[in-house]
Formats: sequence, structure tokens, C-alpha cells
Amino acid sequence: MTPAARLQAAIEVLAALEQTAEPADKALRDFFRARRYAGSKDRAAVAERVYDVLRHYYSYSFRMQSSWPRRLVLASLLAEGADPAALFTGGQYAPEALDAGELAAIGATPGDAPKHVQGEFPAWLEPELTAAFGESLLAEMSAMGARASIDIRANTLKTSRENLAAALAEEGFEAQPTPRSPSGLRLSGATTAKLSASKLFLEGHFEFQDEAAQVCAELCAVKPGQRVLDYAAGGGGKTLSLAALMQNKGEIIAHDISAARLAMLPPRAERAGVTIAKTSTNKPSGLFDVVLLDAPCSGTGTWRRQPELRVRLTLERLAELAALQAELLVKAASFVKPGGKLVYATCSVLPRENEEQIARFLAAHPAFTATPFFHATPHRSQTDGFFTAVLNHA
Ligand SMILES: C[S@@+](CC[C@H](N)C(=O)[O-])C[C@H]1O[C@@H](n2cnc3c(N)ncnc32)[C@H](O)[C@@H]1O
Repeated sequence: MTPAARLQAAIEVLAALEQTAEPADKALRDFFRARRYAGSKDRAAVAERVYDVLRHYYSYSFRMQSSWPRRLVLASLLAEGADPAALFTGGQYAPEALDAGELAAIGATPGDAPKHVQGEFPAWLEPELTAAFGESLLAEMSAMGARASIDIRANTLKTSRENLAAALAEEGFEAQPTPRSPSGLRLSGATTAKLSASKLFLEGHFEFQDEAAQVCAELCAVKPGQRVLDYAAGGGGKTLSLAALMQNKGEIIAHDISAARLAMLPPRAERAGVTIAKTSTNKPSGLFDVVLLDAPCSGTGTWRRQPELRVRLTLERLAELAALQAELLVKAASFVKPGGKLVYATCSVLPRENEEQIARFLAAHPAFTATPFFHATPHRSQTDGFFTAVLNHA
């Protein structure tokens, strides 16, 4: 593909993203599945452009006075000092030539950018994000715009963090221990594609998991032999962590509303050597020593990995999620044994989905008491934004 054809491809992927709720990486895969002629360099260049636009969505929209995909791609070119007219030529496979409106927008000098533009977030979220971060708002948002590192969790059922780091080094991957999770390693200069093709991954020696999510599993303080409920287990990332912490002894019910998500767990469990996890969409029976509710949330903590989420979130969706979280918290609590623990987690940074949920729950459920909350943020902890509250049942 020519450089201009790659731009046209990026415009088309961005337009497709406006019509779907799928993640950007899936939209890119779908786009190229239908265009087998594109080589790996083309794919990488188009993906790079799409992610650049998604990471700078608000400043590029502000610069061009429009969020049309063509204009956003133009702004991305301007930001790197390229001449858009040399690429928007209307030639074969190239984007149409620049029109008068675009030329005017390119020539205009933008005024001072408001805070939400500086921080690359939707204007309506400013009060919520300010409540979350105060003075650090722009520093946090800048960290949220950076690329995430690759964090992995050593599967202690098969190896140790030290042995894994040594084995990875032999395969050419340099990994550093993460500061907070005792089984975490952080890799620079690797790609998920290369790592997931490695023998170590295929043999279950590690899982991909952000350090903050690893810490969440540690905070559950599970013990071998316990009965544990992972109430919103999804694909089972936390289930596998919990099983390793339980030394694969006891029982974990991996519950979720979605059978399709739960279906991802058995092959992962097999690879990891986990035999104590059972998946179920039915109402769990009996009581549990530990119940983890890794709740459905806005994903505002994961904007480094999924920058498209910030554009898609709406006030209505946030309100729906908050209502669902409150409902699930009460349901999950009903499965906790006296003396047991309820652990509530989200990958959100918004107080409405975190501390405010816990405060409301505790006011109505005096049998539970909270321990100090765990708050991770990209700027403070170089992880995804993540929240965990451990509530002890009397
Ligand atoms: C944050 S994700 C879970 C991620 C998972 N714990 C992990 O570590 O891989 C939230 C999950 O909540 C599930 N969910 C949504 N509504 C639910 C409900 N009413 N009951 C149970 N699970 C629900 C979603 O299907 C989704 O898998």
C-alpha cells in the first residue's frame, strides 16, 4: 500500500468504529481480513495511525473543528509536521483531495484549548475526573494517553517469577519485576503477539495481566482449601490468579452472566494447570469464604489500552453501569459466609463506580466493614487505573 492508501485505510477503519461497539483492535483485524493484499507493515502503519487519532481524539477534533474521520487523520498528519495536500490527492487509493472547508481548517489558528481538550477526555466527564484526581488531573490524563507496558503474571503453579524471568531472557525477552505484585513481570520492547507465541506462554508459565489486577487478586487473601466465588469472572483472568494463590486447592466457582465469556476459561485453565475452577451462569449455591465482584464498569482505567472507550462512554451508560454495580454488589454480598470477605473491584477511576458504591453499600449493610481502598492509576503506579475494596463480613 502507498502511504496515501494507508491513510485512506485509517479513515475507513475510524468510520467503521463509529458504527460498532467492537474494540479498535477487532475493527482493524476485520478490516484487514477483507484485504489480504495488505502486508504486515501496512497493517502496522494503519493501526498506528488509528491509535494516534484515538489517543488525540479531542485535541484533533478541536484543531480541525470536527470529528469526522478524514479531519482527524488530517490533524494527525499536521501533528507530525507532514503536508496533508501531498497525500490527500484524490489519486488511486488515496483520500479525496482537500476541500475548501478542510483547507480553511488547516489554515486556521486554534484558540486556547479547554481542559478536556488538553486532557483528551469528553467535556462532560470533567467534574467526575476532577473529583477523582484533583490537581493531578492533567498528569493522570497524560499518563492515560501513553502506551501501556506489557505486564505478565508468573503462574506459580508452574514456575516462580525469578525462573520465569530467566527463561524469558533465554528467549530474548527482557523482563523486570513489578514493584507491587510478587508474581508480576513488566516487559519493554516485546509485543503481545511474540510473547503469546512463546513456548513459555503456550505451556502456561505466565498470563497477561496488568499489575493492578494482580494486586486485586492478592488482596482477596484467599487460602488453599477455601471456597471462593468469582461472581463476574468473564474470561477468568482473576480466577486463574486466585487458583494460583490457592495452590490449586479448594474450589472456585467462576460465575458470569455471559456463557460466551466463561467459555474462554476452560482452555486457559487447562494451559495453566488449574483444576479447581468450575464455570457457571446459574445462581451459585451455598456460601463462600471469599466473593470477588470484578464488576462491569466504564473501563476508564484502561484508556491506555483501549483509547476508543473514552469516545464511546456516555452519561447514560455510566448511570446504567452504576445502577448495575450497586445491584451486583448486594447480590454478591449475599454469598459471603459470616467471617468471610467481599472484594469489589473495577477498572474504573471514577468515584461514582468506586468509593461511592462502597459508601452506599456499607450504609445499608452494617455487617460489612471496609479496609483501606487500593487505588491504582497510570501516573501514580504505572498500571491501568484500578480500584479494589476489601469488605470484611462480621
Ligand atoms: C470486568 S469484567 C470481568 C473480568 C474478569 N474478572 C477477568 O479478570 O478477566 C465484568 C464481567 O461482568 C459480567 N457481568 C455483567 N453483568 C453481569 C451480571 N448481571 N451478573 C454476572 N456477571 C455480569 C460481564 O459479562 C463481564 O464478564
